[in-house]
Amino acid sequence: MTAVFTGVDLSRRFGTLTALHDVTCTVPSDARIAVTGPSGSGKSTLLHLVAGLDRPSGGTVAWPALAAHPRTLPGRVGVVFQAPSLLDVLDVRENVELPLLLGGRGVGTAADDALARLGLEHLAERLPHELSVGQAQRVAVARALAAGPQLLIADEPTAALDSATAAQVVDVLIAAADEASAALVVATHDPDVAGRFAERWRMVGGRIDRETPA
Ligand SMILES: Nc1ncnc2c1ncn2[C@@H]1O[C@H](COP(=O)(O)OP(=O)(O)OP(=O)(O)O)[C@@H](O)[C@H]1O
Repeated sequence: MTAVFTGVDLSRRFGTLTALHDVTCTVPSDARIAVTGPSGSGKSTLLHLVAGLDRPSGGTVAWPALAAHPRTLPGRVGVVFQAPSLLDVLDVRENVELPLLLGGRGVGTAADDALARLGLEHLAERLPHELSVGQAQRVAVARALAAGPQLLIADEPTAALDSATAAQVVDVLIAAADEASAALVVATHDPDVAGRFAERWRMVGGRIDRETPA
């Protein structure tokens, strides 16, 4: 199966600090991977490289199954962050449409389809401050899905949520990845969330110490 991402000997330095050391990893196109590890171990740094949001200081990155140059990745890679990061002045539908518009793509029904997939169509005209934290995070998942990504990346998507809502958001991420046949990579501190994923990469000091075989 062609990988959606391959990284070989990746390092990332910030000034004198080396946040990632010689990481080699592959994300298969049907991946369900949890990235765990203590604060500061390099989870976000690695996810940003996988998402094409940042470039390595050393090593090589490629997205074989996406046949994409990093500049064209936004349509193929959906990203969910710790906070929903919705724009306050836009309603839910407009927030979900925004990446499509910024990417120069037609919107069509993509935003409404993504909202419907997450059971959020009734919230389409609400403003972000009218949502619960869990609803807002599900809208952020819909926004990540709207462009039909083949790789879905979530960086601590449940950190701000209680455990019941966190479980719901993980359900939604897994179901969305299943439905879109997308790879899913989730960074998390939460052992319950990590336990939902067959493959786990534990990061320690900027290196992957695999808990489960790749
Ligand atoms: N833009 C940056 N500039 C300087 N240092 C950075 C930057 N981004 C990350 N770092 C440092 O790199 C290291 C790894 O950070 P990273 O955010 O990847 O860890 P993490 O495992 O995701 O942590 P957390 O669980 O707290 O989110 C940390 O020491 C962090 O301070």
